[in-house]
Amino acid sequence: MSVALYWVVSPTSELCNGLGLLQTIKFAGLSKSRSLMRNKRIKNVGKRHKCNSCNARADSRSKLGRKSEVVSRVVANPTGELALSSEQLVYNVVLKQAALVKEQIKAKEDNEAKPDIVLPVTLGLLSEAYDRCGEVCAEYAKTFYLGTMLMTPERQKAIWAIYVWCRRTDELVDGPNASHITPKALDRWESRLEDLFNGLPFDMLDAALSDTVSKFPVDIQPFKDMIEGMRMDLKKSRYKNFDELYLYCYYVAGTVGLMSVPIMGIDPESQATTESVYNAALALGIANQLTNILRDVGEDARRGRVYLPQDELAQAGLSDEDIFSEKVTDKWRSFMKKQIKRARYFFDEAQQGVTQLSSASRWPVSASLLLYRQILDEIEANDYNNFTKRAYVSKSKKLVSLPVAYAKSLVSPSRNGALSKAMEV
Ligand SMILES: CC(C)=CCC/C(C)=C/CC/C(C)=C/CC/C(C)=C/[C@@H]1[C@@H](COP(=O)(O)OP(=O)(O)O)[C@]1(C)CC/C=C(\C)CC/C=C(\C)CCC=C(C)C
Ligand SMILES: [Mn+2]
Repeated sequence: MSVALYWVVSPTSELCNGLGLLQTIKFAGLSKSRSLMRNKRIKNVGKRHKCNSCNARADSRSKLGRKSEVVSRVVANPTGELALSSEQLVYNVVLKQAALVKEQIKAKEDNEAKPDIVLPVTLGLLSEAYDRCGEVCAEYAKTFYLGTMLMTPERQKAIWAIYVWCRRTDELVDGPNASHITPKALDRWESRLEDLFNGLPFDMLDAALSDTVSKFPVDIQPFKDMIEGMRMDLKKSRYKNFDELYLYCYYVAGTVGLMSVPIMGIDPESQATTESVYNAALALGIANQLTNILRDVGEDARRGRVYLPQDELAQAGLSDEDIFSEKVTDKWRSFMKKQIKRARYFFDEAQQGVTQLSSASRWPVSASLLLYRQILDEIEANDYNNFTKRAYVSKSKKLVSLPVAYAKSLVSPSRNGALSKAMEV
């Protein structure tokens, strides 16, 4: 009982080390202040992308603005009921987050913003909480932490707080105590999330996020959806098709993109719509997660998990047994080539959005995109043996990528008018 309870309270012991009794202190009264985000028009966009390897489900999110297309994405499930496709479900969250940004700016323009009510007693603890988030980030994601150094202190702290919450959430199902995690524990984690969005954080790290969501226009839905992804991981180990996999990738990684953009900010010179930038952010999460899945095929299979779409495996003449046998055959190579092509397609979608971000946020995003994308090259270099060889990007390649990413991050949206236009058409 104590172990289970501990994990409900404190999902990652490493993350909470040193917090001691402070974990049970509640930080009440953190106010909801109105945001700093600039206004971005939300326009329907209707670009149709052609990606041969992706079939219908890997379409660009940015195409989905028109009502007729929305309707076409309502599909019948086996019981004959009409259901939304994963893409449409996810797209609704994108619209909601983009609208929230617009609403916050309007409130600011109309002077409806509520003043900050921060109790003096919480200030010191809050700054300690953010410092701890920074430490965790530095420990778990060194390159990314380095990238946050260019951001303004407000943005830097906020992104650390989000990183820590995501890491703790992932550790619930992926960490050393994962076997103790039940759906009930995830429900408890979700009610803590609701509390912290209402200004009632449970522990110090929650307090940092509570403060962050009171300052930036971050919607709760992507956070709830990440927890939903963890629920999915508890009960599901196979994905019928790419539609099912897409939803999982959105839950566990696309959500990160949606959480991060309101913090990172969009460049004031950007001509792209808010929605298209969020679509690019979503695409980066999907691309990262697809890459993660392709890298970890063998490791996941040894845990009884196959994240690859079952229908596509069958079409390639492959089954779970071929994966468990860990043999790299021509069938496997050709199947993998298609999966890699799809992941690259999502990276390309994301790439377009990076230049639209505020200048100081471009470098960490560009670096993470370049580094994660190279894992796909490494899978190819390993002759598609992702059963027994782990594809990784060497330190020297990482070192080369950082200045490359930096150079790319210097390109501002104004010098990239054609790209902004391409994102809108
Ligand atoms: C600059 C940057 C990368 C910012 C994101 C910061 C942030 C809040 C990260 C949280 C990441 C996290 C801990 C997620 C929990 C779920 C998880 C672990 C997802 C996997 C990440 C890779 O981790 P790892 O290789 O350690 O995986 P293992 O657990 O070891 O298997 C994911 C594959 C996905 C994470 C998703 C992103 C980093 C998406 C980032 C997207 C943006 C920042 C949007 C950028 C905006 C535009 C317009 C392109
Ligand atoms: Mn993980």
